[in-house]
Amino acid sequence: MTYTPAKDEAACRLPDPAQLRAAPAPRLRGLAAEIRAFLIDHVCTTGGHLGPNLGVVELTLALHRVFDSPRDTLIFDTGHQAYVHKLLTGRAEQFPTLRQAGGLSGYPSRAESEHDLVENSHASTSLSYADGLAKARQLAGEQQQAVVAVIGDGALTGGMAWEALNNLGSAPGRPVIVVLNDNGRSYEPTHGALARHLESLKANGSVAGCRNVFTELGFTYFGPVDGHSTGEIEGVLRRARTLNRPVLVHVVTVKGKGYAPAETDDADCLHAVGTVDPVTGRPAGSGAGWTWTGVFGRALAEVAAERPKVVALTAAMLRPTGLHAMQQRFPERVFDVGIAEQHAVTSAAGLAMGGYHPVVAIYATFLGRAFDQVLMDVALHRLPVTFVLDRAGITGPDGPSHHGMWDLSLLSAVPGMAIAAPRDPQRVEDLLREAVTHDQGPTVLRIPKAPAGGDVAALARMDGIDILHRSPRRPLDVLLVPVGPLAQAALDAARLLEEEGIGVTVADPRWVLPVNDALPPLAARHLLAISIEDGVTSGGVGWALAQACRAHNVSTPVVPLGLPRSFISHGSRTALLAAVGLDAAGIIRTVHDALTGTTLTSQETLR
Ligand SMILES: Cc1ncc(C[n+]2csc(CCOP(=O)(O)OP(=O)(O)O)c2C)c(N)n1
Ligand SMILES: CC(=O)[C@@H](O)[C@H](O)COP(=O)(O)O
Ligand SMILES: [Mg+2]
Repeated sequence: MTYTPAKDEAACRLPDPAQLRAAPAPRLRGLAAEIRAFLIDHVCTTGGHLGPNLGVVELTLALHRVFDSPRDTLIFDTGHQAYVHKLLTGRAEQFPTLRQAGGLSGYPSRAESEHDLVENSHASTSLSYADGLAKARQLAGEQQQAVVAVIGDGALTGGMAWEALNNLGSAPGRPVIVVLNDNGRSYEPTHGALARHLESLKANGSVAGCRNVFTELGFTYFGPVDGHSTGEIEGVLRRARTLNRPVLVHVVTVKGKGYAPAETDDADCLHAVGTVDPVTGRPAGSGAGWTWTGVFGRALAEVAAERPKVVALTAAMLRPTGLHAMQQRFPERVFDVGIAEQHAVTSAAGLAMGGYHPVVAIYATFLGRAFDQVLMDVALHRLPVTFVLDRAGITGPDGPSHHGMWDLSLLSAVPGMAIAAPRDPQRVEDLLREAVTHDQGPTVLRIPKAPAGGDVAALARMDGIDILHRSPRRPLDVLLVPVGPLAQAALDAARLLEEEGIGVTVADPRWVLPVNDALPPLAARHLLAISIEDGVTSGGVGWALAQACRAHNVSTPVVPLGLPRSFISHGSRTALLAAVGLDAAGIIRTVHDALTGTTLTSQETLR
């Protein structure tokens, strides 16, 4: 189907769940077409998860016709494919605000609707929620209220999903309906033995009594079901509901269904788009230049060409984490393990034990689920594994469970872990090279979701610390210690503060944790030190710097400027950073506030 603009909004006056359940079957095909046109219209403008949602139109219609949400519970794994669910639960008018500050979340949101349950956008959790809810229903004697979890074939490659299947299948008296939305892809086509098994099930068609991995675990299996026939899905779901036991319904869909630019997109079926031309599906604006991801991917491919022992791992996010360039040149040295971050980390530990230097490319937020593996499988053995954490810091439109804001705090506690934060493209390459030559333990590089910007040259290097700015003929009033890309905001603030007569030194430690021993003595020469980090302050770089100053008997006050210990909603990265003072204006405010508490006595000028 080629794109044709949606009919007027009135045509999309969508039924509420009760009206939908009462709608005659012939109305459904037209309704699906209206919903598809609505999705293309809106998501091409606002950005969002276009491909996944186009693939679940009929499935979601069937779910809301068979089950009585919210009395029956519908759980969407990862939640990126819940737009149709939102349209069918009264939120169509809010779609122009999708993923914008104060607007509709791109994921289920309990504040938005009683029909939404799980807000976490981390994959592979839905079946565990379903297990818990089913137990709660059983204890409360409410098993007539259905528990339904929709999980993608990609999310099903996550270990948690199998931990849950193991539990769900062991309780025949505890009904749960698992709907496997199998479109054969995460971003890329799904890899591995499970994908092969699902392909065989699809190839063999629906065979009564067929045995498969799900039946062996205690589930009644229905499938493969045509995921674009609302009637067929409805019929199977109604049968599944009557069984009152664990059931898995294997629904086969097409990611991006009904929109040729998505269906034919080899990279990821327009999994997540910015603003795009609805006719072509291509980005509307001109290329925004290099991203940090692109800079890393280019540097890694070069390093891999020079160092044959460097290998790379991804958890089903090859292109989003920048590994595509290396994979094109050295396919045998890049491993996509599926949405399996814990496995990725410990497999990397195995590769390191085997004499290689793995680079694990992963979003900062997703490393959280593999913290034990980082700590006990890598660091305990002091293995040379490099973690490149993309989307570190505030990411923006994906909201609370996507901001990469806890990595510095979590990893600061890992013995032997060295953490670098490149401030610009050149430092990405420099620090990556330093990291892959470090063989005394694990290393981390963290980079944000943002345009990469230009290089920021150092005036001097002092014991590994890059001095980016100093104020000649000014007292040494304030030392600014930015982490990574916030160096630019620190420099902008320094220049404005200097005009006020305040002497500012900007020092980029490059390796931010553990704290460089040269930093406390540098702080000692200033009235005030302020760390500036795109991560929670608790347990972050600022705290570590303050602790290091105390350990060096340095009395200079340290003010940690960073993110609050809270879940930060969706919005633009720039606006969210400014809202917490992580921009030049916020840094200046922090300096003013701190200095009003400190009398400027130092007359020393940096020579
Ligand atoms: C723990 C975790 N790792 C990675 C991601 C990034 N991610 C979001 S959606 C997605 C692919 C999901 O594939 P699938 O479950 O098949 O859903 P589909 O998009 O195909 O509908 C990935 C890898 C995530 N959300 N959570
Ligand atoms: C749902 C999910 O986890 C991903 O699709 C994520 O939304 C992608 O984020 P980026 O757009 O930053 O790659
Ligand atoms: Mg999929």
